[in-house]
Amino acid sequence: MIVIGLTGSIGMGKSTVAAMFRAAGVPVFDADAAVHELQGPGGILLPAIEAAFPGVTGLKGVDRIALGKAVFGNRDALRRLERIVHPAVHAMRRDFVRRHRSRAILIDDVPLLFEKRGERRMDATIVVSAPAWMQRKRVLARPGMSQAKFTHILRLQVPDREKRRRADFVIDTGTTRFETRNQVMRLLACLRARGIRYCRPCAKSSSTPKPPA
Ligand SMILES: CC(C)(COP(=O)(O)OP(=O)(O)OC[C@H]1O[C@@H](n2cnc3c(N)ncnc32)[C@H](O)[C@@H]1O)[C@@H](O)C(=O)NCCC(=O)NCCS
Ligand SMILES: Nc1ncnc2c1ncn2[C@@H]1O[C@H](COP(=O)(O)OP(=O)(O)OP(=O)(O)O)[C@@H](O)[C@H]1O
Repeated sequence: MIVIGLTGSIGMGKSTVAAMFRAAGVPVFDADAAVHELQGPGGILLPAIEAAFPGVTGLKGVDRIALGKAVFGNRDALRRLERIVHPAVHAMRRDFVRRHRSRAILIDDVPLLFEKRGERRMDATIVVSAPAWMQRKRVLARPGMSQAKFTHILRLQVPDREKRRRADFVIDTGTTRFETRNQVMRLLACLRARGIRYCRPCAKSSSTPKPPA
């Protein structure tokens, strides 16, 4: 079995690309979805989060906007939250890998793969990437997002250029979904037919459109 880490900075299209792998029949562990489950209604982390950040949980689970306000902008608070959340996510990941151990390829979709040195436990890594102007446009269109919050989150993340440098494979989302899906299918076909070592050289080029004038 090979486990491939899938990552990308905020708004780069990681969830969209993960869905493309899943639609192609590859099991995908979604760390973000795991966090949502752990923090959702009845989630097992609610008591610990409420104790550390009073007032941010309720019947619907964690109020993510309120918790985001408490941690984005305060590194100590963010570290405290990560110490609660990350071990539980790792346990869910281990369980997922165990359940799918008969499969040839697994995708591990991890937003903070390089930030938390998770690449060390992967057989290979994929970074999804788009031009910075497109990333900004996508992210600022989200409800509850502001330029200040976006800038802050970007500072917490390994820069896109560095992620691309470190990745084994880059998937370009600065193009049409059709072309992105083609990249996913080409990579998958190569991995299935030839294995990681022989697919690496073909995988780092990308062509993206220029920003609007
Ligand atoms: C603070 C929370 C509740 C805010 O939730 P919200 O739905 O508003 O934002 P979302 O989770 O979509 O994150 C927005 C962006 O911030 C990034 N981000 C989230 N947590 C972190 C972090 N600890 N460090 C750096 N970037 C982060 C995400 O990758 C994403 O690009 C949530 O992000 C959280 O619980 N974070 C801590 C757990 C964590 O580290 N999750 C990410 C990896 S599993
Ligand atoms: N070719 C493309 N490939 C992927 N996403 C695209 C493409 N074209 C447009 N998009 C859009 O870009 C946005 C990317 O959002 P997505 O949730 O996939 O990003 P993400 O990297 O998972 O974000 P975050 O890390 O903040 O959770 C979506 O609205 C998606 O529809």
